Amino acid sequence: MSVQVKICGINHPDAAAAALAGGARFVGLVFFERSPRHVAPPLAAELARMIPTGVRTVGLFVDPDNEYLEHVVSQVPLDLIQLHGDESPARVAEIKAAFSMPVMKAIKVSSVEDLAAAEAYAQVADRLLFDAKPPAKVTALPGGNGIPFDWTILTGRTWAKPWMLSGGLTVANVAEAISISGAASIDVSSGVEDRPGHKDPDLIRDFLRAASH
Ligand SMILES: O=C(O)c1ccccc1NCC(=O)[C@H](O)[C@H](O)COP(=O)(O)O
Repeated sequence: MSVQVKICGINHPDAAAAALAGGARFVGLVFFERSPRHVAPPLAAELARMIPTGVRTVGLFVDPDNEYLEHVVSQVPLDLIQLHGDESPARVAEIKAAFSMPVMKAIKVSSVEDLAAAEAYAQVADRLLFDAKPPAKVTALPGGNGIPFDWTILTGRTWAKPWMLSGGLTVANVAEAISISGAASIDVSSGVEDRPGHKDPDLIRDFLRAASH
């Protein structure tokens, strides 16, 4: 079975085109103003209109309130809400019910102990995303930091819901990350950028090729 790839932080039509041409199955749009990948809803709607049926458009949010979620989903056709903040399992369930949309919850990992949190989220979310815990700096983003974690802690593990691997994946390490973790789906952002917030179409193409070998 081939690995499904999500290219996150798409903020330009050229990047969307490269992701689609290379066979990405998920395209992520970041709705977090502090991020260099943030897209305002009008541009996000334009990008989402490029995405064909069968490729899922994912909206990434960090501790959003319902008003902000409504502001975005009323303008941008999304298939999946990604929650990348400190949302509790109850808040995940509340968002899923309020917006009648599938939800993917990011679990921030630096050691095997952090995986315990996934059990509760697997009861309420539709998907899990294992991402590296951000650095302790106050200026650090909650994700998209290009930091890997120890993939061996995922070896042989199973959860009640489908899961993705992310955190510091690049063309150079993605095959090893898939082999060690056993991931069926993966997610990348900074590993396909030539500078923060700027996706490089060639890197997207090369990453998608490397992930499929
Ligand atoms: O990308 C961002 O700017 C971002 C901001 C706030 C929360 C999450 C964010 N990104 C998450 C992702 O793009 C990915 O899901 C994941 O963290 C992988 O990122 P990377 O390590 O850069 O490949």
